[in-house]
Amino acid sequence: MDARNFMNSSMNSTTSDYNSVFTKTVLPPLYCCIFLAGLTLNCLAAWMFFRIPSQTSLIVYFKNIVVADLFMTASFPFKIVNDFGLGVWYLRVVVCRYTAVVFYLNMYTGIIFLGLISLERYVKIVKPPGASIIQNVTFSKALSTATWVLMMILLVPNIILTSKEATEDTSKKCIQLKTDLGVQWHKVSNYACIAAFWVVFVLMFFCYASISKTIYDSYKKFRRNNTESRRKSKRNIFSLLVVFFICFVPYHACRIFYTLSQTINSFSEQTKYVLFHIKEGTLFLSALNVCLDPVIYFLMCKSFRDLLLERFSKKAADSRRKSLTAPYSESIL
Ligand SMILES: Nc1ncnc2c1ncn2[C@@H]1O[C@H](COP(=O)(O)OP(=O)(O)O)[C@@H](O)[C@H]1O
Repeated sequence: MDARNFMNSSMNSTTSDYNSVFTKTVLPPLYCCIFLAGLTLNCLAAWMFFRIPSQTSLIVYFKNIVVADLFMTASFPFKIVNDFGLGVWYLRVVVCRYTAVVFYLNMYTGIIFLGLISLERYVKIVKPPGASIIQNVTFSKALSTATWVLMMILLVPNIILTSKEATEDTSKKCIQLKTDLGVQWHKVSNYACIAAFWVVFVLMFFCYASISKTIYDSYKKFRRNNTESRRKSKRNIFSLLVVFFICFVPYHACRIFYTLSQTINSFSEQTKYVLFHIKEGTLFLSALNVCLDPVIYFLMCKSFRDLLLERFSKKAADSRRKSLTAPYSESIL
C-alpha cells in the first residue's frame, strides 16, 4: 500500500481518528526508550541535586527543571499504553484530561527555566561585576515559585474544562471532550504558551549572541591561544542552546497551525491528518528533552559534574578531596 492509499484508508476508516502506523507502532517504542532513559537520568540528577545546596540561582533553576522533567516523564506511560491501543478507551479520556496537560505544563515550565538560566548566564558573563537581582538566590526561588503558580493558573483549566461526557467515539480527539469555554481556553492557553516559547527563544538568542561576543573579545584581548579550553567553553555554554533548538523549535514551528486546525473548521481532513502527524512527530522531539537536560547539568554545572565524577570515578574523587575547602560553585562556562 503506498503512502497516499494508506493515508486515505486510514482517514476513511473513521473520520475522527487520525492515528496511523506512525503514531501507533513507531512512536510508542521510541517513547518507551526515552521513558526508561529519562526516568533513570532524572532520578540520578534529582539524587545528585539533593546533595548540592541551593547556593546559586543557576542551581535553583536546574533543580526546578529536574522536578518538571520528572513530572513530564511520569506522563509518558499513559501516552504509551494509549497509543499502543492497549488500554480501555477511557484511558484516552484520562490522557486528554490529565496526563497530556501535565506533560505540557511541565514542558513549558521547563522552557521558562531554560530562559531564566540563559538570562542568569548573560548577567554573570556579560554584565560583571556587581551582583544583579537575577543572581540573588532568594529572588530566584521566589521567581521559580511564581513561574509554577502562573503556569498552573494558565494550564490547569485545560483539565477542569475537559469535562464533556465522553464516549468511545468523542474520546478520539481531545478537543471533542471540551466544553465551549474549554475550547476557548485551550486556544488561549496554547497561543500564550507558544508566545512564551518565542519570547524565550528571542531572549536566548540575544543572551547567547552577547555571551559569544564577550567570550570572543576576551580571547582577543588576552591573546589566549588555548584552543582546547576555548573549545570546551563553547561546548559547555552552547549545549543549552543546541538542546533548546533540537527539542522545541520544530514543535513550535508547527503547533500554531495544528491549534488552528483544531479550533476552526476551514481545514480539510487531509490537512488536519498531516498536521496531526507533524505535531506528534515534533512533540516526540520535545519529549526527548527529558533525556537531554541531564547533559546540560553535566556540562554547565560544575558542582553537579564534580559530584557525579566523585561518585563514579576514584581518580576524580581524589582530586576533589584536595579541593574540599573550596565552596560549591558553578562554572561560568
Ligand atoms: N500548551 C498547552 N498547555 C496545556 N495543555 C495543553 C496545551 N496544549 C494542549 N493541551 C491540552 O492537552 C490535551 C491534549 O491536547 P492536544 O495535543 O492538542 O490534543 P490531541 O492529542 O487531540 O491532538 C488537551 O486537553 C489540551 O487542552
